[in-house]
Amino acid sequence: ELFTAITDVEPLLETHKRIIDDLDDYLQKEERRLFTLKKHLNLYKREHERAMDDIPNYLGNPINAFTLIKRLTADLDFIEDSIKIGTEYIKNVTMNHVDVKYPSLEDLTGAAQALTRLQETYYLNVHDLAEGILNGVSYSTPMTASDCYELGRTLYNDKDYTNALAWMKEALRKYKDENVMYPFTEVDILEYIGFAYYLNGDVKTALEWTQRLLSVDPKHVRARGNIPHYQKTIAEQEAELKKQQRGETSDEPEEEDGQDYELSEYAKERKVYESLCRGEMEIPHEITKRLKCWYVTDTHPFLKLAPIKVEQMYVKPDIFMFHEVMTDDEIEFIKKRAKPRFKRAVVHDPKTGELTPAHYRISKSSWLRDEESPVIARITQRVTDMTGLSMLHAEELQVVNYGIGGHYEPHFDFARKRENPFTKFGGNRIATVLFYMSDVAQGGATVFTELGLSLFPIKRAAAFWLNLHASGEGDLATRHAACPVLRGSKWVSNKWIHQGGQELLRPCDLEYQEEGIIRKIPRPVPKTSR
Ligand SMILES: O=C(O)CCC(=O)C(=O)O
Ligand SMILES: [Fe+2]
Repeated sequence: ELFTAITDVEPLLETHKRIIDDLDDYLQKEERRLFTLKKHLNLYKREHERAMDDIPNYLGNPINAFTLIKRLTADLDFIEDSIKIGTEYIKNVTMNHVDVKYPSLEDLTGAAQALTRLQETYYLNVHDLAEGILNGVSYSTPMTASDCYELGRTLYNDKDYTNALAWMKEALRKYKDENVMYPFTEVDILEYIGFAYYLNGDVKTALEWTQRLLSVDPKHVRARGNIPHYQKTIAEQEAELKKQQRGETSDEPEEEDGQDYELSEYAKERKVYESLCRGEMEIPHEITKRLKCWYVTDTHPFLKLAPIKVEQMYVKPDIFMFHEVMTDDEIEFIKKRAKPRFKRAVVHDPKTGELTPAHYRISKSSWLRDEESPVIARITQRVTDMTGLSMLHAEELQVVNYGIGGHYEPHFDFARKRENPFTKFGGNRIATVLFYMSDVAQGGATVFTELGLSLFPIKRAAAFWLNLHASGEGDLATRHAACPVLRGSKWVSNKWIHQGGQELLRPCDLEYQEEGIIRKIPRPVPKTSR
């Protein structure tokens, strides 16, 4: 779970440094040892040449005779010991300190999944990524054949054969260029590629790659065993296809069931989500022409001197951005307080009623209470100044950090009926204030999938919207998500405000929402007596 936030990856740099020191020390010793061995080798070679030039003359010299014998006795012992020491060094370099953190194989899988998520969301090209290029500019050190191979292998083991294939092909290309000794060979890469094609259902291509493998290693046992199996499968598939073409198939066409429908709705939303993350969608002119900016000066006397800058980002539902509502000092204070209490973010599982980590929400978070510091209490007061809402039943401040690939898929902040309706907090979450505590170098937008709106994080600003209609019904148009972080680290904090305490500030209206349509219930018209 190390990969869920940048703060958790930081300690790995200490581990990394330890490995550097160990390896450095080992190599220095090794280099000295090898330097000495090489000197011996050169001496042996030189003396051998001289001897071969004129053997009787060479051996007729008693000094030469002596040194020859010495080279084959004492010197040889030294050389043998020196070689043995080499293996001892290797044994002594543990690289396995107990006082620093080591990532696990699960972490490797998590990091590979994050990379895949970024690649898919932001249309990253595997070849460019392998070269360390992002959108035409340098992004990282180019990856080696081994980097690509390990990534491919991790994805293969995670059953993501399509992405495994892309990385294995990069590994193959690089392997041929690099000419470095690796614990795997070209044949291993070819085997992964062949098998990944097979498991992806493309048996023909699997057969082609397996044949290519056999051209490199004709004795490869597994590959030779797979060939007849692939050929048989292809023949069967072709026969089945012919049967279908002749209309002999008895298979009923698959019926569309509810599950398929839900799946395609999910896929549609996903498309919108990803395109919003890439910043591709523009909000319609009817909306933009109604957007304004203004100053809030009347909710607190201080605001006369330092008004809050408000920018309207959307109309109906109204979404606002408040600018410069946290100071850098406050942000640093909050981060420092939140970090030691960070836990992997959990979501409410409606089936079991339990809080569990989920692949669709990857971040670390913790909660800060007003009572623990005047700084936190001041932020809560500011939320009232910004929104005019009561903090009587607001939740504590939730601080969130997303690492690379960290995200939160489309969701509502309010609880739907079948979920826990936050009764203990005085009603449902009427409003959200989302403070941005960092800029994000690339990615990490907050996006509204029903509105086509992307908010890119601006440090010290806060987004604000109401989650409920005036009737108290959840506003389905507020569905939103946090896009994966492509570069940098994203810090936000949430202040969720509940219905309790707002009765006089925001009177309920007789409207409700059903299937996304807002229906107004006409208020009884008071009889006017003139
Ligand atoms: O981080 C973001 O941009 C949005 C976070 C969010 O929607 C949430 O935590 O409920
Ligand atoms: Fe949210």
